Amino acid sequence: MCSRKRKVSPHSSTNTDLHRFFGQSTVIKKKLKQQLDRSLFVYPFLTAYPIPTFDLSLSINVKQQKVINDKPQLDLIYFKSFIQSSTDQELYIYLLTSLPWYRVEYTKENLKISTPRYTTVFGIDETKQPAEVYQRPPREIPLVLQELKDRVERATSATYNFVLCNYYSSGNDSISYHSDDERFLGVKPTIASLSLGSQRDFYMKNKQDAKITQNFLLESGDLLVMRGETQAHWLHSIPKRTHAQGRINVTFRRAMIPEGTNNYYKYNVGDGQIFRFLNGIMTKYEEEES
Ligand SMILES: O=C(O)CCC(=O)C(=O)O
Ligand SMILES: [Fe+2]
Repeated sequence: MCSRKRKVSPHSSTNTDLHRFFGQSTVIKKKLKQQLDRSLFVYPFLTAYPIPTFDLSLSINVKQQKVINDKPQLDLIYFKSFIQSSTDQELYIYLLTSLPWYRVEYTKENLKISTPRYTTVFGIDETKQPAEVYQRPPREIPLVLQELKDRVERATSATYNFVLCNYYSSGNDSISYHSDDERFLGVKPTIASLSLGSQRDFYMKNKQDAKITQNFLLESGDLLVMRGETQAHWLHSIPKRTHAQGRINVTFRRAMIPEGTNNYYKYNVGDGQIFRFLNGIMTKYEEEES
């Protein structure tokens, strides 16, 4: 653990830290300047992400889709290999090595909770308040994730304003049974969830009757869409496993009010340590001595 605590001043110091960490890309700086000037976002590091060497648009596959709605209040669409091989692997590596990751800790009912996976998040709720209204500054969605969001929107006939990412570094990383049914998502939210990297079990169970289940083995490139009554009546989880390699999950959601922005940055960025995946290992970004 890092003995020095970074100062909690996300509107200024986090930005400075990230900027120092990523460096500035002069190549795409000019190209994006106009876009940034118009941006609502305080977080300015859209320019810091590398230009991808792959073309997502060439590898989107919506042919293998299946609606699953044969159980009480379950309403899913499962797109097998939504991103085809080998672009799924390139996207996995790109996200793993380009995004800032966090291992969030928070207190709930006087208990210290350590989130058992790496997380990061981008986006802003529908109301698009000025950055200072929020508890933490919203971050503009990196271009690759914007392109992906656009493709997922077309495939699922829904729109999203948030991209949440989870990185499960091993079988010990997990997400326990929960539903994404927060009030700020509105009624019957559509949540689209893309899997990249190693396969993992995805378990679902009905809230009223836990014997009613729906399980998947999610593989790289698969897109699972949960919609309609699903969040209200079902729980989902990624259980721990003895053996599993790295997996990234990217979820697309639509938050209606500022509470959603505050919630997502609190639980997916927090105030903590920045990690980056460098030379094959998750590396802590240590603050420089001042
Ligand atoms: O990793 C996954 O497939 C699920 C992630 C999830 O349920 C969540 O972030 O709310
Ligand atoms: Fe979830």
